[in-house]
Amino acid sequence: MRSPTDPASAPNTAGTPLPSRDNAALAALAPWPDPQANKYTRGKLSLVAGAAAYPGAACLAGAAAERAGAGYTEVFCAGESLLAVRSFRPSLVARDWREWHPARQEARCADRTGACVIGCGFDGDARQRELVAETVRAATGPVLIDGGAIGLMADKAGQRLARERAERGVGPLVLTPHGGEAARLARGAELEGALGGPELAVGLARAYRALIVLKGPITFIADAEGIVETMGRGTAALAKAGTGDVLAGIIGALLAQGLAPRDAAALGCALHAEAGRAAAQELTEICVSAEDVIAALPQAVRAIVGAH
Ligand SMILES: NC(=O)C1=CN([C@@H]2O[C@H](COP(=O)(O)OP(=O)(O)OC[C@H]3O[C@@H](n4cnc5c(N)ncnc54)[C@H](O)[C@@H]3O)[C@@H](O)[C@H]2O)[C@@H](O)CC1
Ligand SMILES: Nc1ncnc2c1ncn2[C@@H]1O[C@H](COP(=O)(O)OP(=O)(O)O)[C@@H](O)[C@H]1O
Repeated sequence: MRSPTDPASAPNTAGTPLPSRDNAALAALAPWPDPQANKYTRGKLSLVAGAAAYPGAACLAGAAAERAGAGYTEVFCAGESLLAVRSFRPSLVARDWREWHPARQEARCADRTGACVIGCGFDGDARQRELVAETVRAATGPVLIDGGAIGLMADKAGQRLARERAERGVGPLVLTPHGGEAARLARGAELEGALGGPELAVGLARAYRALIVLKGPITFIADAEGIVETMGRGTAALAKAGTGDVLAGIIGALLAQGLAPRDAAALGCALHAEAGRAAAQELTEICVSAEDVIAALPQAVRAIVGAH
């Protein structure tokens, strides 16, 4: 069922922010598993994340993806990060990122849904630059770029990669910058003027031909057609290291389960914000950390999507 606040049924408002979707519209998107489901049919998420300096980002995004319903979450990380990922959460399938070959990977599971999240815990070395370029070029399913991989896209070469991918018409590209990363993307694409908020999100969406999730106290979700949704139900409790990695894992899991990019972003941001609020309710806005947001995801699912 579509509600009047579901932008999917709204006219193209070209840059005028639309309000957040209501819970009824979001609930209609929930990826409840089919009774006949197996772990592969529920969506496989390939998470390319966790440089030696930042294994925690891979752990957080991977755990959040599992909580958000991905049936199989495979983490491709630096060799030095493997032990941290495996010890943090044994259900994550951890591999060295030298084994990440997006084209080969997808050929093995052409009959299944899936998505790739790349960049949580990247710090921008040459190997990571190659991983990002290869993924944008070769992955045919949805690709979400987050964290340090955003900086690696923030130049003319990155912009060209993104636009060529859009022209090929393969899986969609989603970028989830915070304010600092968005400024880098804007400089890289030589966007004119001091854009902010919704205008910046639309400008980036058009420049990179991608869905942009511009994160902050209010998050703007914009596509290249100029449709912008706002998401303002979060809490300052979320202003803590690692909560962006959690959001990337949630949206990636929803993409892997077959949601369209704008739907995955809208539901993902709403669940993330609601989980932050639920955690703050229990722990105070001061004490919440990214792990607590993951732990509160079941409460957020119940609050927004309801029981099944
Ligand atoms: N436990 C972990 O392993 C963690 C790893 N992380 C990873 O660390 C890497 C670097 O990410 P960072 O964001 O720390 O560093 P970045 O260097 O990408 O961005 C931080 C810079 O951007 C500026 N900035 C401007 N607006 C901002 C905004 N709205 N929010 C945040 N910063 C803003 C800051 O002042 C700062 O100079 C990423 O790959 C990320 O995924 C972080 O997510 C934190 C947790
Ligand atoms: N003051 C705030 N109010 C609501 N949400 C916030 C606030 N500050 C940050 N957030 C949310 O927290 C997350 C932070 O993401 P990010 O900066 O990428 O963190 P990290 O890189 O440490 O993982 C985003 O989803 C953002 O919308």
